[in-house]
Amino acid sequence: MKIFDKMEEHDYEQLVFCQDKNSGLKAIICIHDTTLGPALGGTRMWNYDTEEEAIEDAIRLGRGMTYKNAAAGLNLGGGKTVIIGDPLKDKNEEMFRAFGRFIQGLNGRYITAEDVGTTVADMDLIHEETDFVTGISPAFGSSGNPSPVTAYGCYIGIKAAALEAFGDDSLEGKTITVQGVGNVAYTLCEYLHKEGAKLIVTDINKEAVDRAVNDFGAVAVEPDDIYSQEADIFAPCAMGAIINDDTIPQLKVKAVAGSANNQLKEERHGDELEARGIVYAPDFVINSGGVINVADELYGYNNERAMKRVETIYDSITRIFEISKRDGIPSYQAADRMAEERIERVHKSRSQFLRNEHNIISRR
Ligand SMILES: NC(=O)c1ccc[n+]([C@@H]2O[C@H](COP(=O)([O-])OP(=O)(O)OC[C@H]3O[C@@H](n4cnc5c(N)ncnc54)[C@H](O)[C@@H]3O)[C@@H](O)[C@H]2O)c1
Ligand SMILES: CC(C)C[C@H](N)C(=O)O
Repeated sequence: MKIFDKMEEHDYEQLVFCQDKNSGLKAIICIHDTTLGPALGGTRMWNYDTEEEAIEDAIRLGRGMTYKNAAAGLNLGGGKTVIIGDPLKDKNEEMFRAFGRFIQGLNGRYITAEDVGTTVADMDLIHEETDFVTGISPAFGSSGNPSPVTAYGCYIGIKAAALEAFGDDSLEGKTITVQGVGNVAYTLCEYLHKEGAKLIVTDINKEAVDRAVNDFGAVAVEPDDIYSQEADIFAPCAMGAIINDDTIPQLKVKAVAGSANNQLKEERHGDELEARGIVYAPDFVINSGGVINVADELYGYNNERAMKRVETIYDSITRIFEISKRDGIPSYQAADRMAEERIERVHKSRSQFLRNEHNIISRR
């Protein structure tokens, strides 16, 4: 892999490779863009088959955080970490503390939080070594696990997508397919079930499926069968790149709206959804509840303030559909445009010289 070519392609600022033989830590921190502020993005722990796959994931996810944070109106840039390893077998205290020390070494250019495979307990270990971590235990005055808040944001984003697709944002009686019933999607299913939606779920983890079947009366299907179900809305809540050449022709839904990052395998798959009249709620906007919540910690966490901001996801998604229609572009492009324009505007206003840096975020 030609790493500098990759970095130039989307103008990545920095890739940091972290290795600690003692604990087995192998981590890649990707800092994509810090125009708006320090790069905030979670840490994913995953058993990648190859190092190339891990690097690809880190950079795709890091760039997604730049767009997510910008679109959410946060004064934060974008970055992400991947740790190579099996989250069920390879974790230890020393690993997360070693990782925390690497983060500390970046002196605030990167702030972490949870992602797939990491937990509040892992963040607490990182916090032993650095303050540049969010989503730590509420006992520290922090916001804790971001997943339930991501789920809430996703729920109201699905309602905004339903308004666009069906002319009514009620989910009562709608059939919704949910791919992956993990941390985010379990709580999402709870909201959907309460509103009277019918759920069809899948997961590679049987226990997760059983829980959704028992708790919400969901119908379970095999992982490969989730795309072809007769349903109204598809909510991808597992891994990325699931909207692709194989899956699009199988879809019978009117909308795709879920929490997974990087849902479109390639941008052209967003064009394909548009061409088929399938409403697509851009992933980095609908799933921004978690980062909005953890980012609030940087000002001294206030749940009410954070939730108010999470609720703006409904209007953001609605606005994206408006821009999409106004400018004749697919929704994924409208979302990109919204984020890029904000970064550009802030960049221009910061070109004035200012002696003391008023905008540096104060830490707890
Ligand atoms: N946790 C958050 O706050 C947050 C915020 C924003 C975005 N996201 C994104 O949302 C998605 C879910 O995050 P999470 O925190 O719930 O993760 P999680 O690991 O708790 O849940 C993911 C679930 O997907 C299942 N899964 C994996 N591959 C699958 C497949 N091929 N088919 C079916 N199921 C599969 C896993 O078994 C797991 O139960 C991820 O893409 C994540 O990046 C999460
Ligand atoms: C900062 C975190 C809450 C990041 C989250 N995993 C996301 O992808 O948005």
